[in-house]
Amino acid sequence: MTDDPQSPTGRPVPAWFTDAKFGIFVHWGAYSVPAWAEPTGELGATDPEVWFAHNPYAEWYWNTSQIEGSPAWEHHRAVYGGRPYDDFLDLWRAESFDPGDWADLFARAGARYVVPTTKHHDGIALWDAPGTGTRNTVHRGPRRDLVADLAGAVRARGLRFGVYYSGGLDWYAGRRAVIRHEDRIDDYGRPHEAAYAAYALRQVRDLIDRYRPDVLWNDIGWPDLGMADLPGMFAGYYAAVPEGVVNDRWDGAHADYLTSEYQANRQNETAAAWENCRGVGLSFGYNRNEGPEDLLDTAGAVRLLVDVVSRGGNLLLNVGPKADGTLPEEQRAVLEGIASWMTHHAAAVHATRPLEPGDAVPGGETADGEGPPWVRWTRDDRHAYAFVAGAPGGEAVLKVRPGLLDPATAARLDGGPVSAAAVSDGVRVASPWLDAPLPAAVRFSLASPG
Ligand SMILES: C[C@@H]1N[C@H](CN)[C@@H](O)[C@H](O)[C@@H]1O
Repeated sequence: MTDDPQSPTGRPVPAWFTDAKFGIFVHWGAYSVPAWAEPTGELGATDPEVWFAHNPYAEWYWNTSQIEGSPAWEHHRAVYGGRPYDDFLDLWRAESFDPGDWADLFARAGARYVVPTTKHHDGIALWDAPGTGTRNTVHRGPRRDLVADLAGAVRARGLRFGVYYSGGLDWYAGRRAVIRHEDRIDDYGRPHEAAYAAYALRQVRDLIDRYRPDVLWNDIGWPDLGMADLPGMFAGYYAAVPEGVVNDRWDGAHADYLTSEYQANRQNETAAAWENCRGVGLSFGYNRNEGPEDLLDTAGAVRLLVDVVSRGGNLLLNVGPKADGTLPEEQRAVLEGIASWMTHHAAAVHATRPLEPGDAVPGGETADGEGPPWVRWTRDDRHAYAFVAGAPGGEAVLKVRPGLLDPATAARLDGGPVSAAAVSDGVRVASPWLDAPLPAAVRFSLASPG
């Protein structure tokens, strides 16, 4: 990267983050035992009136299964006899958890950072968190410090390690009110008591002290009575982790970068530094009810990654491990597919940036960007990369600003044949690889590097 974007609060965003382009989110918890939700749809594209009673997020099982008459409520009574949610902590064994295997796969897939849940809304900590007594995975269930285990494996492979923390909801230490509608989340759901604010602050500070996380990924905001603590906490964080980055879900207190989630908060995707997060499927926690129709396939995941990167963002793609610690085969297959694709195209993704406005038309013959063919662009200091998919007959005319590309240098497609010829409004490219659903990156030299 030659120009580090300024964050929304003016602090230069560390280059490692804006160069990373791709991270892996991991939602793993007691909710991974029932692993049950209705795959109703994507956040931001699903009727909020039905969202909570038919929540596709399996990690919301505690809440959803308490909404009388909801399918999750019926399921919990039919299968578990309405037993207490905390039984799932003791049923969570993680007996097949192999953090090295996860980290190997994430690294091969081209991810540069990994962000696991350390405490989700159910309040169950994946480390020996202060204030939790034995209600954590060190003393019950897995009987392991899962945060430390994954941090070690990820960092041993040169990836950065961040932590997800649910500051705004904690159905154990905070409020245990069932949330039935978005409008009620502040009234019923989010704890604002001073005791909880101190509890959450102590836990985030413990995460910083123990693991030096490269990303502080808070969710659902921060308790009102704890807002005054945040400037000092952030200062302590940056002193401990000078290249650390903080997301934007602290009720406006601070942000190094902005986030969107599935289709929600997409307006944030114009920031200097931003990140879209979503699951491989419709849930972050593993949902046994998801079928192929609910999941991204490899081409869909790669197109999402390339589209996000072409617009200057990072993709934080979530996997939801099963309770035993294995990654669901269908989710693993997507990461393996991305890994295979990255062997030819990583250079066109990592440490790139968008083309300047007007340098190229994203969508080939059609300006809406959806083709056919499907076209997206990235660039680095010396090259422009055209990602092309679905080009009929493997041919496409890429509309680019005259003078952008160096006509004297042949186009390249790593691992595959490609030909290119200048035409009146751009360049015509041809390769059998360009007709596939999976995008292929054609590399051009820039007429004016830099
Ligand atoms: C990354 C996601 N964030 C939402 C809140 N928008 C959470 O409610 C959800 O469970 C998941 O952690």
